[in-house]
Amino acid sequence: MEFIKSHGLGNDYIVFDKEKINFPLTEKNVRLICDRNYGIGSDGILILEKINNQEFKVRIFNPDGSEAEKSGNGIRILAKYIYDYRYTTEKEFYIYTLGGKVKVSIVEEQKGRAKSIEVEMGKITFKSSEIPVLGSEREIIDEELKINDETIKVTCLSIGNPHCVFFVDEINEEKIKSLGPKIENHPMFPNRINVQMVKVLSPDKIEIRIWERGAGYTLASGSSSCAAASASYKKGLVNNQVEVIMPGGVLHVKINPDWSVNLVGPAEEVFKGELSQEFLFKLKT
Ligand SMILES: N[C@@H](CCC[C@H](N)C(=O)O)C(=O)O
Repeated sequence: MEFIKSHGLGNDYIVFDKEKINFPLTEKNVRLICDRNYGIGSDGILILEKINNQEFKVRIFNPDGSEAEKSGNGIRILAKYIYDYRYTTEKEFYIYTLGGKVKVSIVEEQKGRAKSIEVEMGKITFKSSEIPVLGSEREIIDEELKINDETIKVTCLSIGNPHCVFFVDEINEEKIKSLGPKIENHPMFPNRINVQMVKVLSPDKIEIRIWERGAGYTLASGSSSCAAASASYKKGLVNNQVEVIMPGGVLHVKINPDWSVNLVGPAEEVFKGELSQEFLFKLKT
């Protein structure tokens, strides 16, 4: 059973071809495969399904076994896999996710392999029912959220998957690691939520830290970059083209007048592997 492992700025995913999978995709198996000690280890799993030369489908799993609607790094990684392994020779194609159809373009390649990929990630919504956030229908902009004894102001949105953004004067890694899980699992968010701490550096540049739903602290996140840039733009703090700085590197986000968002960044393959017979046996029993 073959797989590849790639990363987008340190946010790593294992890619399997649906046709070749010979074990059940249960929560237990996803957790085991993503486990960094007992499995391959990753921030998630991508399952590729080919529809035709221009259309593909992906299922995105978090390391806790839950299924995500969208992933910016995951989509770039998958697009690279599709292109590098010649599932298509097109440089532009579509990928269906649970969070909607996205268009990908290979914008830079090296020796026939994709290096930089642009993703039309879909439209942002700040509407509470579409994120979802409990309570009456409203846009969640700078709304107070009580976490134990602390109250923070949050801006929430969906780009297919849900995000909760809060702004700070100084980035604090310990704070995102302690607040992240509390916000992710806050009763206001029935589907849980991804969390971003944002420091605006200039009208074109923000720095963020990420706590991912179902994955925890990660070095980078594509959908989080789109969310953080869009929340900053909505609040009038940045222009519509933003460089998003994360511990793993930089992604470029463009917010269009209809609130559709483009994401550009790299993806890199690390290795190709094969599951051992004994590991496969574990996955089958
Ligand atoms: N790393 C991703 C986001 C993956 C999904 C997320 N954890 C969720 O549950 O929505 C990205 O690059 O966007």
